[in-house]
Amino acid sequence: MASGEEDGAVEEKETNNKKKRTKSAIATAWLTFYNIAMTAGWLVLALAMARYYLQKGTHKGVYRSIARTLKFFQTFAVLEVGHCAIGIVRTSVIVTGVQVCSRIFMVWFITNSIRQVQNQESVILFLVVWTVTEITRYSFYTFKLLNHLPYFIKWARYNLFIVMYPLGVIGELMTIYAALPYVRRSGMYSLRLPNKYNVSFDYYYFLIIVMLSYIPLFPQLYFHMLRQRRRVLHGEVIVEKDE
Ligand SMILES: CCCCCCCCCCCCC[C@@H](O)CC(=O)SCCNC(=O)CCNC(=O)[C@H](O)C(C)(C)COP(=O)(O)OP(=O)(O)OC[C@H]1O[C@@H](n2cnc3c(N)ncnc32)[C@H](O)[C@@H]1OP(=O)(O)O
Repeated sequence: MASGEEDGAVEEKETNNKKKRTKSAIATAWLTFYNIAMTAGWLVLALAMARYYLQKGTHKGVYRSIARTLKFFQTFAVLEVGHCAIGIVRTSVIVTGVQVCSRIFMVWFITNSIRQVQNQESVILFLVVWTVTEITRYSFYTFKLLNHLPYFIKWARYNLFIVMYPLGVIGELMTIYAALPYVRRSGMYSLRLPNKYNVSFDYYYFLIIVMLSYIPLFPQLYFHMLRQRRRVLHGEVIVEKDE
């Protein structure tokens, strides 16, 4: 190769490396901001729930008192699907998508829409479980990005889920189950024939399908986390299938 061509190739490589470094610095700065904001959001939720319970002495009304903050921060988590899609975090879009969609569905289309379930104990169960999980998870990412990760946070991130995930699922499924009679009675979000679109949709049966979909989907999330646990805590090399 002539020396001029070699120089050109070296220069191009350097420019590309510089671009990559700038991109990764921007991504790291964004992720640090995002994770700090999410840790703070879930901490605010934890404190608000604890304060409400201590002041009123009942779980009734807890959901109403934190509904706006919960909707905001859980909806904000949609960005996580974007993070995977653009490749700034090494996670499957599908795994993250299923996790985020199921949470957003629970918040907006069950708990927020069906007032009658808001005071169920199962709502408190999944709220407490989500809160503990997310404070741990986002603080784990934050400390990791800052290169100051305390071992107990890493331990909590990759151990608590073993119990928290099933508990969260139980809370979510019990809440959807409790919603069924109200959905059937009210006919909410349903479309009956005849109508001008000539389509029918029954939210009641849709909810039953959602509940059944936990059977194939939840084990995939759980086993994904068990694989992550083995990789991070025990240093196993895991060859992930293309998810
Ligand atoms: C329309 C109707 C839809 C209905 C759908 C019905 C579906 C039903 C099934 C779903 C059941 C879900 C139930 C659920 O809601 C219940 C609960 O959540 S209960 C609470 C307990 N839950 C948990 O503990 C799990 C929490 N969830 C997660 O952890 C994530 O969502 C998950 C995607 C599962 C995590 O997987 P991930 O692959 O991201 O694991 P890691 O944390 O180890 O991360 C991998 C690497 O990526 C880096 N990373 C990821 N995110 C970030 C970030 N925000 N900032 C910086 N870095 C990030 C991470 O550091 C790892 O890096 P490295 O590879 O270097 O180690």
